[in-house]
Amino acid sequence: MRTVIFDLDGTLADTSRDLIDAANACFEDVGLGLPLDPVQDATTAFLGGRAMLRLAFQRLGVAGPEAEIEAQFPVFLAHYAQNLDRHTRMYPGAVEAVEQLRGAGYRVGICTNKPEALAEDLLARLGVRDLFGSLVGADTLPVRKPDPAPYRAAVERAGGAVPRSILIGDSATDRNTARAAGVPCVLVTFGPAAAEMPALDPEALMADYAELFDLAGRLIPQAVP
Ligand SMILES: O=C(O)COP(=O)(O)O
Ligand SMILES: [Mg+2]
Repeated sequence: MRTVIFDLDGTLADTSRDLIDAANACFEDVGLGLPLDPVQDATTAFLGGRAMLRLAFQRLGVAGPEAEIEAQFPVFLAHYAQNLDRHTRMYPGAVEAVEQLRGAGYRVGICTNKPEALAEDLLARLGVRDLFGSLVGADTLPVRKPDPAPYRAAVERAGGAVPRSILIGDSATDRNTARAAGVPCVLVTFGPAAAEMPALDPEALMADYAELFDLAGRLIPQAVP
């Protein structure tokens, strides 16, 4: 069974504004203003909560902030959990592309470094959870991307087999995950980190979801008769 696995943040959905607002809220709470810009810092948002907090502490001149980051991370998650879908939208054409793949018999799933419960909640709120046969998050297994184990779990839980699967993502983490799993990687170029994607040397770049069906057909090996 051919399978397409998707990253979530920056690949299926533009979550950047809600992520940045949640990170900023940690600092606003204690009178330190709003260190992150909702547009300029979108690339950092897609690298995850800790990356955003690290950038915010740097802007505030806090040196060596790792302990502060760990202390603020649960506060960030609590803010984010309350505001998952205020601005977040699926990227144009994503739902249609997934439906087209499903219609052609592909299995589809999600492998994200978001905590599983948050990802479940967000996908349900966006009305797309039922489109995906699997959802593996940062805490579903003891390891997260770029370890290949969550990717393999996402493929297998969707009913597929790793040798006939591909990963669609938006970051070096996704690229490294695909390489570790031995599968092709497609990196999207409609997001804020588009200029960085070619240097990651993916099997393909994708500027629009309308390209996905043909890419999947080309990159996933045909079944051996
Ligand atoms: O939250 C993160 O660290 C990134 O999430 P993603 O793996 O869905 O891009
Ligand atoms: Mg991502």
